[in-house]
Amino acid sequence: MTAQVRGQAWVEQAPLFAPIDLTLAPDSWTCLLGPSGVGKSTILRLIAGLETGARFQGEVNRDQPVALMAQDPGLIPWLDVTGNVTLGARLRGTSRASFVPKYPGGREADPVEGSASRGAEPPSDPAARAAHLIEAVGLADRSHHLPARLSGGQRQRVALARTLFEDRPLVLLDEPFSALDARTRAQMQDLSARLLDGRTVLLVTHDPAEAARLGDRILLLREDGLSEWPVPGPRPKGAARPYDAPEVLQSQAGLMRGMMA
Ligand SMILES: Nc1ncnc2c1ncn2[C@@H]1O[C@H](COP(=O)(O)OP(=O)(O)OP(=O)(O)O)[C@@H](O)[C@H]1O
Repeated sequence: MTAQVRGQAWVEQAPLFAPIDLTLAPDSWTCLLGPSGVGKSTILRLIAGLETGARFQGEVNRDQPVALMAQDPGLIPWLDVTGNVTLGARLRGTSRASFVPKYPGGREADPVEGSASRGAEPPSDPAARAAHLIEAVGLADRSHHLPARLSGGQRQRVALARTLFEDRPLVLLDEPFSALDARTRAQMQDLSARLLDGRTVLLVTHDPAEAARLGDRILLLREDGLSEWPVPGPRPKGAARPYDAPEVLQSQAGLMRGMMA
């Protein structure tokens, strides 16, 4: 089962979404699209067991530990990149208190150049794991920078590394690549597809191209409920579909037409 939301929601007296019945298929990516304010983040927060601004009537079931990457990176301003990535472990008391990742200064590493993004699995030791993920998201030379010294896209990549660091079976991603340039976005999609292979992922996105690359299932949420959108064939294991494959471009265009309707 993994996670399930059945019910409807209101904000104050106004209906937010009509009754929905969403069950996340295990070990697969479900992409959720829909107009701004329709309740996508609300669904993620319901599954995560967090407060929402909505009144929900129905049931939410989840039988696995979850990691949520919210829209706002939510970085702790006085912790550097490494400190933010390892925040969960620090709070649980499972990280070594003082480790210093050995990365040289200089130009920001290109995510595609590092060994971390070429296919090696993240190590299990917290310090090594954090360093590996920070390299994988292309921030190896900024591991000691505070959030105030990072761009919006860099902050978003820190939040992604923090979410991947948690290594949970169920992962909720709320527009995780929205602040990234097109090239980095494609790289982070590839990285996430690889590192989250075998996990159950619910991805909220406004980008039809992203849904066409990553979705094993694509859902549109509107005020009148959820509707299913066809996916462009099976997705390669542990990978995103090629961004320029004709079937992906066709799916992207069809999805865009559906969103415009
Ligand atoms: N804390 C809150 N208090 C009151 N209303 C809220 C709160 N959080 C969200 N809402 C309202 O709930 C509705 C759904 O918000 P939600 O963030 O789930 O939408 P969304 O589909 O994720 O939007 P977007 O695509 O813009 O992120 C919106 O109309 C919003 O104004």
